[in-house]
This record gives sequence, C-alpha cells and structure tokens, in this order.
Amino acid sequence: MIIGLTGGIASGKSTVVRAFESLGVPWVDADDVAREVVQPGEPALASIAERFGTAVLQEDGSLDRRKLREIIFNDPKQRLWLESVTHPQVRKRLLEHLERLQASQPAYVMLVSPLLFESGQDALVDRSVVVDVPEEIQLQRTLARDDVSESQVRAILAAQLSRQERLSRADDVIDNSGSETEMREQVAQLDQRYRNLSRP
Ligand SMILES: CC(C)(COP(=O)(O)OP(=O)(O)OC[C@H]1O[C@@H](n2cnc3c(N)ncnc32)[C@H](O)[C@@H]1O)[C@@H](O)C(=O)NCCC(=O)NCCS
Ligand SMILES: Nc1ncnc2c1ncn2[C@@H]1O[C@H](COP(=O)(O)OP(=O)(O)OP(=O)(O)O)[C@@H](O)[C@H]1O
Repeated sequence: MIIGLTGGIASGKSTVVRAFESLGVPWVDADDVAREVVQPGEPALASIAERFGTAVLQEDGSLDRRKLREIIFNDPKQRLWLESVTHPQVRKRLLEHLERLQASQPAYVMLVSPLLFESGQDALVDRSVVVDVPEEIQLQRTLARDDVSESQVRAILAAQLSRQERLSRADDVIDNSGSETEMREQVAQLDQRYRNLSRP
C-alpha cells in the first residue's frame, strides 16, 4: 500500500514523515527527487539554462534555486513551463524509488509531495493524508525557516491548492497546528490504521 502525504509549503510534511519513519515506515520525498532531476548533467537543467540563460546558474554550473524561484513564482506561464519539464522526470523517478522501497514488503510506504493533487501524483497512491494548518501558520513558519519575503510566500501559496480544496480531496487529515507531541499522537493512530488496512 502506498500512502500519499501532502500539504502546502511549511505545513510540516518533513516533520510528520520523520514521525512515521520512527515507526519504521519507508518514504520518498518528491521535493528531493525534483532536486535530483536538475543536477548538472541532467537534461532538465540544460533546458532550464537554454530558456532562462546562464543567470539561473551558479559559477559551478549548478542551478541557482533562489533565482529560478523568483522567476517562476512571479509568472505562472514560466512555472507551468518548468513543471512541464520537471514533473514527467519526477514521476518516472518516484515510481523507481517506490518500487525499491516496496521490495522488502513493508506494511506500507509513503510518498511525500507538496503537489500530490496538483501534479496528478495522487494516481500513484492508494490513499492520501493531508498535513493541515491555517495559511497564517504556513506563512509564519516559512518566514521563520527560509530567507524569503512575505510577498514571495504569498505567491507560492497562490500557486498551490487552497486549504479547502486540499482537505476536500484528502482521505485522512493530520492537524499540525498544535504541538509536535499532539502531531505524533495522530501519526501513531494513523500508523495503526494503515497497518490494519494493509493486512490481507
Ligand atoms: C523553483 C525551485 C527551483 C525553488 O527551489 P527552492 O530550493 O527555493 O525550494 P524547494 O524546492 O525546497 O521548494 C519549496 C516549496 O515550494 C513549493 N513549490 C515548489 N515548486 C512548486 C510548484 N511548481 N508549484 C507550487 N509550489 C511549489 C513546495 O511547497 C515546496 O515544498 C524548485 O522548487 C523547483 O524546481 N520547483 C519545480 C519542481 C516542482 O514542482 N517541485 C515540487 C515537487 S514535484
Ligand atoms: N507542530 C509544530 N509546531 C511548531 N513548529 C513546527 C511544527 N511542525 C513543523 N514545524 C516547523 O515548521 C517548519 C516547516 O516544517 P517542515 O519543514 O516539516 O514543513 P514542510 O511541509 O516539509 O515544508 P516544505 O513544503 O516547504 O518542504 C519547520 O521549521 C518545522 O520545524
């Protein structure tokens, strides 16, 4: 069984998946895979450099993520173009990672992705769980964690599904607006549920 774990920027997906990991659950993160497909030597990075010029590259030839972020979250057309280049590669590699994780036949594995519903990756999973917090908490936690402006965070939020839409598509929900201890209690309950569901 594959569980898709999603949530908007800074909702707490990485923190939540570490709680599942401590219960023995294997996982793969689409953000990590999206980083792999733009490494130097990858065709996606060559396409990006061709479209935006060397201004989006650092001196060592790797992607200047901050520059590209500023471009794509200020222009939906450029974001859609970038997604059309990266998402097919991300999907292909996610399938490979998932197959590898399932080889040892764990009760279930997790696919962590901010864009599970937006990018159609939900077709790869049996069930979805949303890490839910109000937008104001997403904003506060992003500003505390990353070197970004409030307007940039609002632009990223606008490029993602609304909280309501995400909740309406979720099979399960983890409320991460409280303490990490409260989050871990919900994770332990869901883990039991998923283990029961995966029994033949
Ligand atoms: C624009 C890039 C270079 C910015 O890199 P940066 O290191 O600053 O951010 P990072 O990759 O850690 O993403 C941070 C968060 O931004 C949000 N985000 C990223 N890409 C997108 C997108 N296309 N649409 C909406 N939100 C996005 C997600 O919540 C993500 O968790 C990078 O996000 C990227 O390559 N995005 C396109 C690929 C993609 O869609 N990735 C999302 C997972 S498939
Ligand atoms: N319950 C919580 N209470 C307080 N802070 C939290 C809680 N959960 C997560 N955080 C903090 O909020 C920030 C965002 O969490 P995390 O990095 O796990 O989110 P994410 O959804 O993986 O983010 P992104 O989509 O940007 O990759 C981190 O600094 C994390 O330490």
